[in-house]
Amino acid sequence: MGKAQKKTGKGRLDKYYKLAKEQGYRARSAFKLIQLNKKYSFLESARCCIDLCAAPGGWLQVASKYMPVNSVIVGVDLVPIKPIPRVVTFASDITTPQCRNLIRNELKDWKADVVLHDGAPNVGTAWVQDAYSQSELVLMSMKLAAEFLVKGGTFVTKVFRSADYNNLIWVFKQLFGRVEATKPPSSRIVSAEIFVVCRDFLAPKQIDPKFFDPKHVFKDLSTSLPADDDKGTSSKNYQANVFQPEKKRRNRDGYNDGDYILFKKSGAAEFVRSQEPIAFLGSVNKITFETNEEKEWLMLDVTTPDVVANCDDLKVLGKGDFKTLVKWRTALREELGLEVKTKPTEEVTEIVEIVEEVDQEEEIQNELERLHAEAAARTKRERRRANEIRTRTIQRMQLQMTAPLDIGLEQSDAALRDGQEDIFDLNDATKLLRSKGGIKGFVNGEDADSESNSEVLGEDEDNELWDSEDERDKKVTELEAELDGMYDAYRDRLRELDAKYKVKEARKNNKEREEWQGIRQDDGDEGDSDEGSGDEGGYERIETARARAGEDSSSDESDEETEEGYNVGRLKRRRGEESDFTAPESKRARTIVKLDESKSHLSQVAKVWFSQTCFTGAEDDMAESEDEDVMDEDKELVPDDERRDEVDSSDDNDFEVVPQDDDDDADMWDVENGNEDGIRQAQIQKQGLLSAEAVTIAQQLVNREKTRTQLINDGFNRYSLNAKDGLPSWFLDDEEKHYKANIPVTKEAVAALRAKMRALDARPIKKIAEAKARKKFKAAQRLEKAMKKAEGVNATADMTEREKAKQIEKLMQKGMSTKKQKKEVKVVVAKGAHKGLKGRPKGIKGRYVMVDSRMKKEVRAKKRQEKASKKRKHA
Ligand SMILES: C[S@@+](CC[C@H](N)C(=O)[O-])C[C@H]1O[C@@H](n2cnc3c(N)ncnc32)[C@H](O)[C@@H]1O
Repeated sequence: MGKAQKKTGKGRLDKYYKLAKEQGYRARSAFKLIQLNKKYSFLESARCCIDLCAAPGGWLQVASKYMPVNSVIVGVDLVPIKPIPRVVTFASDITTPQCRNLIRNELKDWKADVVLHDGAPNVGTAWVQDAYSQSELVLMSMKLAAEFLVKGGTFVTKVFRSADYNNLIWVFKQLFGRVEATKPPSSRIVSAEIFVVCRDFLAPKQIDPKFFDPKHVFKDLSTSLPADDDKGTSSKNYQANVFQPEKKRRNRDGYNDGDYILFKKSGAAEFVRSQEPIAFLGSVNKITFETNEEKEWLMLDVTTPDVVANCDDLKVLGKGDFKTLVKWRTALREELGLEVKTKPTEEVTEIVEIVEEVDQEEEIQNELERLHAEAAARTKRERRRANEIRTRTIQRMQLQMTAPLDIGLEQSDAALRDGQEDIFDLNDATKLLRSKGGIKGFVNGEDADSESNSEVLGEDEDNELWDSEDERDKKVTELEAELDGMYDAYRDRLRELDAKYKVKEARKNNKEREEWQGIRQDDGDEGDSDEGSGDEGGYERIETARARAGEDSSSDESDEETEEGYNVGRLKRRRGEESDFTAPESKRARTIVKLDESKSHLSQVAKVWFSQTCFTGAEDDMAESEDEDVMDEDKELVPDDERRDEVDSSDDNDFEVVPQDDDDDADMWDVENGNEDGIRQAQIQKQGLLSAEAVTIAQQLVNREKTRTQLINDGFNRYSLNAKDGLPSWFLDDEEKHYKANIPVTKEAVAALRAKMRALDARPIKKIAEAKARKKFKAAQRLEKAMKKAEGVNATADMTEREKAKQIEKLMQKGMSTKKQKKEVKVVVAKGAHKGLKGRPKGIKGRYVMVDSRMKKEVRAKKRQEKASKKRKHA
């Protein structure tokens, strides 16, 4: 089939395709017959129809729909057609006598009113061949039509626009009174098909068999090259192929006769010697170098690799490539003496010079533009980077991860242009820091005018300062402590802002955070350091951490000790153990800040508010009263001597020390892990296994897929023996989250866990559970009351046993019944005897309510009417 555009892709599923689907037609082609019939109305009056090449049966469906009931419809195709009601189908080749016989058997001595033919040969070969076999098929269908059509009958056929078209039309006109070619709207424009409707079959008594012989009908068909008159148009087309290679050209008039092959190759010699090189380039697909002469040309300088590559596939070339080929042809022709240069050499040289000048200027211009573009891009990049840094810093500040001092250290404003001084130059800051002996000095502002000092101090002196190992370690320790402080402050802040985080922390059942507040208290001795810390975004905390690190480092001269002290301090802080801060030496104590607990419910803003001096007294009172409460509660739990200690400490510090067991290994991580294990165990006992990994392991144990020993062995992996000493808390927190063994989980485990969660979800919500509990409680109360009453009845002396039993039964029934006895309210309509009554109507006992005889709506409507009439009167 001739296809300028493939029917695949977007165009395939057009509106007719969708309509066909909607209306239950097997093929979109059904609409072609509908539209043809709309124009020529041949189906409505037909009683017998033969559809040649009918599969899948779209046209048959239309015929059966539009033709009168009880019509005879016969469909033939090479492929079987799925049954259609009222339609007879069979599979046969319409070009064979067997098909003719089948139709004859089916029709008996009937004649067809309409013969339809929508056949298309099974395509795939060259377009010209397709068109030819289509024409042949048309001729064959016409032969059948001539045999089976009734006089005056209609033959509808599809033909392709090709050289055979006119011959076919001529033949049709010999056999039919009226012949019209039409293209229904549903036929794709890109398709070369056209439908010919031949009406008024003449039914000649004898038809010359030559009419149906392709050799005769298409005998003009020449296998020679295109005719001369065609040559002009095709040559133009070929030229256009070169000048606008990107544009696809349609062959509306069909392809040239005899031009059978779509892929053409020609020798380079033909191109070089051709008088119409452009047309040549447009007509061939490939230029070959096969002869000896052509092979020699390949060796020439003018035949560049580009030229050779271009010759390989001309259909993919652009305009520039064609130019190269034409230039190459000219150069070759000059070399071969086929073409003589017309312009004098001097002139050419002159031109070349001019071209060079222009090129140089252009080059400079281009270079300048390139440099400009590069500079602009660089500036843009730098500005973007600066903005990013600024945004990040602001974000960090908002998260309270950055103390104002850090901004100065980090920021180097990339947006500043060359030569401009950056206030926060990192190098300057570092120098300044060094001169001040580290961040601590810088922050504390011990030496505000030390800029001059830094100038005075030479590089060597600086180095000397840093050379001291002790000093350096000290600084590192301080910095680390400071970072720890910042991290803790950040987490506090996070906890305060993020409810989920709070819940997570609570779930973890990890009390270290509260204890950490206790440390702050201890550490403080400063009284109200707590109030300020949160507001300053952890600044105080950082300061405290730094100070503590300073103390640690200063108290112990040796490096080892310093480190140890620092690490222990940090470990304790993490784990919330303050044995070295407030608790008695013999006892490891956990501090619970009572007043602060209440405060921790306040927002930071509220904390700032309450930190004002006017609240100090009130706060103390609150603390006292709260302490008393707590003391009352705890008196029962805590031994006397310990209580004394607590009272002492709480007097000073507003917190209570709850003693814990002695534990020499308090500082060891293992112990904490042990506690964690205990907590976890309790949690598992209470809630069951909560992770897919745990369920998998449990299942493996139960199914004896794994033994206990194997599990223990599995526990010793690369993640199990990591030293945690000396690592900052933020790092450990991160490790806890991400650095752990990846335990495989099974589908069954996940399913079991899901089922459990579903069961949990299915449980009633808290409110319902509460309501149920309330109900139960009330029922129990009622029963208790009834029992008491029954006891009273039983104790009464002036009642017979029988009366007592009756009474008790009644009482118990009342007490057991869950139904709430509603007091009945009688509705009394205020009409008749009850109209205008004041007080209880006669004969009504118990609770009652008087209602108006009219409905609310009626009363309102009445009022509305009255209002309207009043208005009318006023007007
Ligand atoms: C475009 S389809 C026809 C669609 C049909 N009018 C409809 O609406 O469903 C063309 C059909 O022609 C059939 N065909 C081609 N050559 C044939 C032949 N020699 N004999 C019978 N059928 C042929 C093909 O099998 C194909 O099903």
